[in-house]
Amino acid sequence: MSALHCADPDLFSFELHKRMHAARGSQAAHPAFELHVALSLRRGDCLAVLGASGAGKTTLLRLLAGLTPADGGHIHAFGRCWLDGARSLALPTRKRRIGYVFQDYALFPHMSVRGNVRFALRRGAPERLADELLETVGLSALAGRRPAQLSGGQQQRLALARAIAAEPDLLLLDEPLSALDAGLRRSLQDELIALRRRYGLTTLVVTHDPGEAVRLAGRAILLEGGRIVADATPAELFGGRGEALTLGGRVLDVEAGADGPLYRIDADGRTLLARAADGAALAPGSMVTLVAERWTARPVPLTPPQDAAAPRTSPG
Ligand SMILES: Nc1ncnc2c1ncn2[C@@H]1O[C@H](COP(=O)(O)OP(=O)(O)OP(=O)(O)O)[C@@H](O)[C@H]1O
Repeated sequence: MSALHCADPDLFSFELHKRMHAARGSQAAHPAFELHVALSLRRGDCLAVLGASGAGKTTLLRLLAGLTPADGGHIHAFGRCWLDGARSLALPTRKRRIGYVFQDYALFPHMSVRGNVRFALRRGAPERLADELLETVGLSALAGRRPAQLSGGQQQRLALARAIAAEPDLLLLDEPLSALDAGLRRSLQDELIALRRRYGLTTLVVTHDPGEAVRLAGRAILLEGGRIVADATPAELFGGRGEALTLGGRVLDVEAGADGPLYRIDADGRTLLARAADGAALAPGSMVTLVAERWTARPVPLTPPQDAAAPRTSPG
């Protein structure tokens, strides 16, 4: 067995340590920031990564991507070893089979929209995959444009299509929809749910939006000072909801969501996407009552700080 092979082909698990010093090369006794995180996910899980500014969310994604070198730990990714600190093994980013969308999109400015996606295709992948992805994210008509000729929302769609074109084992999304207005955000969330379902993508998504975490992810962690202080479902994490509004509606159609069916509902002429609170199976045409809830501004940790040395597995 090669040193690059690790046991379970459906498991993504890691334990990462990183000390950040205020100045590059500084060896001060006390680092400005220290991250210590361990976690296990199953293939296809979607994990929301939450936490205040400076909690370590971007650092965690960069460590997983290999864009920031870890000081120690390991990453076992679907039967392969990306990082083994004990053996000084660290696969470079390009060999980790990740797709990532960071806040600045990092699109290639000199390439067309189609060129950006084609460039990301794996060797031997059919070129029509690029066109399929552009269609999925609604950019077919703009395929010949340059990124600079796209709106912010269109650039985010392109970044997403490009990340998925590489057929990644792991999708890393750092506030991928943050620059969008509520309507566009909703429709891109729908696209993301559909793309994750179609390609069976294991995903980590950094978000500050409780509703987005609930819609996209089956599990969420809350980071504080570089450590996991809560690990639960997003709905559990955002406790203290206050009931605000009740209205009637009718189910238009059903689609699969990250953790159960999502119902597209017509409510007084507005189309909403909702989940059945009691897990009931609803058919198109069913009449329903919608209860709108106001989320608390800050997530409430339900569990004591997790021992980072003891990763747990969740069906997520
Ligand atoms: N290159 C770096 N050198 C030194 N310290 C850094 C570096 N990058 C980040 N840090 C520090 O690491 C800590 C975590 O930063 P990180 O960007 O991961 O936070 P975050 O949770 O993503 O925050 P935000 O929500 O504001 O993006 C912060 O204290 C930050 O100042």
